[in-house]
Amino acid sequence: MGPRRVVVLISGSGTNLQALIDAQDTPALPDAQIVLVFSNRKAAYGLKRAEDAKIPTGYLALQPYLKTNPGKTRDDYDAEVAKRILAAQPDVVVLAGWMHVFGDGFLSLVSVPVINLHPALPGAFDGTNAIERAYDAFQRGEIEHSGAMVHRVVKDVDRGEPLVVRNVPIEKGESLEDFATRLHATEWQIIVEATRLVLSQLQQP
Ligand SMILES: Nc1nc2c(c(=O)[nH]1)N[C@@H](CN(C=O)c1ccc(C(=O)N[C@@H](CCC(=O)O)C(=O)O)cc1)CN2
Ligand SMILES: NCC(=O)N[C@@H]1O[C@H](COP(=O)([O-])[O-])[C@@H](O)[C@H]1O
Repeated sequence: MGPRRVVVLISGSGTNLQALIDAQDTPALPDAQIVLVFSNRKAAYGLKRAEDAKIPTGYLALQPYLKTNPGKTRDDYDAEVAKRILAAQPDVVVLAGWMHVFGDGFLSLVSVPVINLHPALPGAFDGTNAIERAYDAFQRGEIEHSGAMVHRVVKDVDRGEPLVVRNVPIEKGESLEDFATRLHATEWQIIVEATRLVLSQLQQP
């Protein structure tokens, strides 16, 4: 049957992708192989990480796609991304800093689990810039800690079933950078844990 096939979607530096690359075929992520890294940003350093690890890569950005395909829509873009992902025959799709919101079309096309890493707790700070927003909320005395989670992807952004949730403290007087550093280290752990969990839940062949 071979190792389980993992497709990872990125938009940026790819430090969470690197955590998955490093965990491949180790007790942290046994019997799993990243078969495609796909980005919507050509300059995403995560693409270099994939190339260095001899992992096939793909790229397609929304605006260039719309420009070169007059009349096509955001849903058409989502369908094209789905097509390229499905060509890699994934068992799981991991959004690791993928900064594009998918419509229903994508989720109906991709019949395997799609999971997303989000740097906040369920129901708090959905969307972008969650780390900064949580830090600011702490400074205003509105929260006592934040956290990170990996959740199943549904149409409503960051509202899918949480799979792994980890609290991350914010220390009084610490800088945003120090908090973010601690939060990212937590992300690198939970993205591997959640990928392993979802793969373990798949039907045995
Ligand atoms: N249907 C879903 N798509 C995505 C989800 C999800 O839960 N459901 N998670 C996001 C990841 N994410 C937060 O975890 C997130 C990423 C991006 C955005 C967003 O507003 N993107 C804008 C573009 C922003 C940019 O390019 O910088 C957009 O898509 O128009 C919100 C949440 C991934 N997709
Ligand atoms: N809403 C989605 C979101 O904010 N995702 C965040 O993007 C970063 C990607 O870092 P990386 O490219 O170094 O893995 C991570 O902090 C991830 O939680």
